[in-house]
Amino acid sequence: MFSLSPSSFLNKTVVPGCSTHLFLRQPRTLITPPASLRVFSSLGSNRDPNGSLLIETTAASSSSLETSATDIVPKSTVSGGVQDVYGEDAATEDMPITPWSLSVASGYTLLRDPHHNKGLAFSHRERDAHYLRGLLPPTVISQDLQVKKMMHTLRQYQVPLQRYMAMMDLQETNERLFYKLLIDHVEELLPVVYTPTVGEACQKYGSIFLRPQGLFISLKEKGKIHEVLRNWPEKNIQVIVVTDGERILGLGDLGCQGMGIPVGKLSLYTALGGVRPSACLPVTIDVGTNNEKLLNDEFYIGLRQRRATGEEYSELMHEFMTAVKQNYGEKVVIQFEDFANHNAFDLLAKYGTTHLVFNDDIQGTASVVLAGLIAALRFVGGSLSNHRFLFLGAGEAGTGIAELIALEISKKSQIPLEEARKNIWLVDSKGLIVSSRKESIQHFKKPWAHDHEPIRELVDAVKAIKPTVLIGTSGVGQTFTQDVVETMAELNEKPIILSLSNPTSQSECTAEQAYTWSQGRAIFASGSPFAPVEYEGKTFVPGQANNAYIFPGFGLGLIMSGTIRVHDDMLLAASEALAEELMEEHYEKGMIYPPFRNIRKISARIAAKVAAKAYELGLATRLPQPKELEQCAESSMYSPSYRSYR
Ligand SMILES: O=C([O-])CC(=O)C(=O)O
Ligand SMILES: [Mg+2]
Repeated sequence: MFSLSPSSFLNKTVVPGCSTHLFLRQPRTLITPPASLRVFSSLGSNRDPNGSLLIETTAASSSSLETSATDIVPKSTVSGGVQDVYGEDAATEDMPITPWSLSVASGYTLLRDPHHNKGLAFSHRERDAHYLRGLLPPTVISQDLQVKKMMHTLRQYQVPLQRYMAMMDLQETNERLFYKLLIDHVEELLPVVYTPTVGEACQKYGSIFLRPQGLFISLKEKGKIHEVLRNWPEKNIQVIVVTDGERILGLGDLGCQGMGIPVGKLSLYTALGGVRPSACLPVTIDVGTNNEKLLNDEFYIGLRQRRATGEEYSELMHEFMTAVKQNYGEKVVIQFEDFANHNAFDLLAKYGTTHLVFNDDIQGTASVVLAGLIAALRFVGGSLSNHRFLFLGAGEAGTGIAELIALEISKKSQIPLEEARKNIWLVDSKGLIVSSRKESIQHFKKPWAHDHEPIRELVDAVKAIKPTVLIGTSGVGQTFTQDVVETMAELNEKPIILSLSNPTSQSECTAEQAYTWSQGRAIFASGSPFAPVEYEGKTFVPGQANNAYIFPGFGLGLIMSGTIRVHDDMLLAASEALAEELMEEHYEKGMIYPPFRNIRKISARIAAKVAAKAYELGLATRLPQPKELEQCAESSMYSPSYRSYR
């Protein structure tokens, strides 16, 4: 069943100047019985499979999938379907449209509607009013007790994947309870719905897949993507996370099964950044996979062919990008996630000037790492320009972080970017990137090809470059060997070591290894979480240098200001906002990131700084600018508390 989003109306005080129509907030009131939106299909029945009456609209004809997109495009509005959500007003009489209709869910259907179901928390009055008598056992419990019960159940599962499946099941049966759980227990549940467990979930997605949680757009949908987007039940989309599954975390090509990533990222958009769930759209582009194991797996859910490349690939992506803008307008955030290097850089460059695009692996990871470094400097003193950086891994994350560090140094020290890059060195699978390799390396590595003799091994590069900061973005586990960490500890009193590859199995070293091999002197953070480590009577708490600190607040900042393009200065603003959240008490424990516990507050502050930068740059369209941006961000956040039904 599809639903409108009265469930996402918020009960918040209105902040003066904070435009509200985007977030559809309403004053506290009993809401209309949950309305459900259904496509009235031409199957000849006016009842859905659950027996609810479907109200027929006067809209013409059934699905227009057979009509090619090019027949439709020239006549459609390009301003996005934000007001004319079903495209009916814009359609001329000869154009086929989808007969969306509204009805009210009640009884059994209401219990099966994840957006409106409250399970045992339906009050007796609601049970009477909504035909629920007898469909539930007599007890009525609070949402808090439901949370307690669910946490108790989850903790019984020993296998992480079972917890993941239980959480997905909850998301599909009672969405508000899912988000309440995730928000109230963020530190415990992040590793379940996100890295590392989501990685395993993607690997096994074909077997655990129960209900589709996003849109699958494959080569078979070529020419029809505009119509396919309209099949998604929600119309007011604000954020899309899209992957083509070619580089899922550090696990490689998982094809169509990469869907777990957009789904997981978007649940963090809601839980950590407060974007309402109905405004989030997970998308997987399926152009095949080069993963032989998956191609031969009988449970694989994607196209069984090798990856389309070149024009075939770009045409599908272009059709998708065009259809998104056409359907949702200019202000929808499109977050690229886990594309392989070659496509990630090209897509960001190609669409950065026409769409509101953000690459989480290049830009989000860069922003979070820069934040950790700025935060660390607040306590150790000095500036970024005093440091020397060495990366293992010269892909999206490595070069993205390197470039943002150089940009910050260049701005702060007022030196040319070229000059700022000179203290930053990268090692890839062939060794140190040096000028003699310039002709043979990919374009995104070229700015880092400095003059030096070739070096093959990481440990030798550490000895030669003498970095103060070592950053792993290689996607390959256990590459920061004892030798490497010990050399860093010989060179530095407080070596900064970041093992960023995900999931845990791909981390360049573990927290325990970093602390032990550096005799407790390393400042360590990792992409996937590690538990605190005891070393010689002291407890070290490793930070999680993961883009989850940045993208939810960053996206919220873009949305609340109606920004139409991402600018690097917004990434710097986000880093600075996050760095300000680190307190001395955290740093004393070895952390360079604040705990995730306060992430909603942190996201609101990041959002406010990003929005302020967007206004300053003239890229914001939501005018006039609200006075209190942070308050505005907080007040527009989705609340997972149940609403009362009249
Ligand atoms: O998903 C994560 O945990 C971080 C990330 O973007 C990646 O590793 O690709
Ligand atoms: Mg990623």
